[in-house]
Amino acid sequence: MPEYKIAPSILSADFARLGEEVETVLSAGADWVHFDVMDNRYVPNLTIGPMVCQALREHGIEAPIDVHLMVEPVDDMIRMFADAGANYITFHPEASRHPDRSLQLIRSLGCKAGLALNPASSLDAAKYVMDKLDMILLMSVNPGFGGQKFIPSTLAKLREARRMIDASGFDIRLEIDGGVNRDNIADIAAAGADTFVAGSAIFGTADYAEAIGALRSSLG
Ligand SMILES: O=C(CO)[C@@H](O)[C@H](O)COP(=O)(O)O
Ligand SMILES: [Fe+2]
Repeated sequence: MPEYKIAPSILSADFARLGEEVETVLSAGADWVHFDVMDNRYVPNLTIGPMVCQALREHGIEAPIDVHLMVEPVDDMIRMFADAGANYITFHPEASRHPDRSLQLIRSLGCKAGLALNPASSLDAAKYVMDKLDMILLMSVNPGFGGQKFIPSTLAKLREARRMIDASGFDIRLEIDGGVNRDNIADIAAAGADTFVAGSAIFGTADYAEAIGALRSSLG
């Protein structure tokens, strides 16, 4: 069985109490912290930057921080988030003029490198950079907002991405992001995902441990 990781998206957390929210969700059994960065240019929303990532580290958060960049351009943000304590840094290929170079930049700064693909984007963007990838993130909603509905065609895309990863022989995680919940996570895992972002399905409930437990038990 793959080593599944559950990564709550802090986009749905209470930003007024962010440190406490992150502590609570990690004690409730989360593996990673999914950190959505939006610039009101690449996506029509604006969220948080490297200072908040650094503040979480200074607050004592030691879990892996999985930074999902929805910004353009990406290279300055990659440098700033690597400095701020990110572990994974994932960007959308169309937001970088030279995605291959941006992937190399992430690894050169000691972080794991990921490529994020929107629902309508082909897997081709990953095809020739498999050797430079630690993660492929498939968006199962259009980027910009939490709380949207999972787009079902992503299941076929996950199966195709899983085949590509297995055929490559590289150690690449396959992350799904958007609309993941206790009712669809088993199908998503069966299609090949091993890393699950969930925002509203966790932070939208009163009991994070129950929510994470339900996601995990659906994984079998
Ligand atoms: O990157 C994004 C949205 O752009 C995600 O990480 C969402 O924040 C996930 O939230 P839910 O769909 O699970 O509520
Ligand atoms: Fe995300």
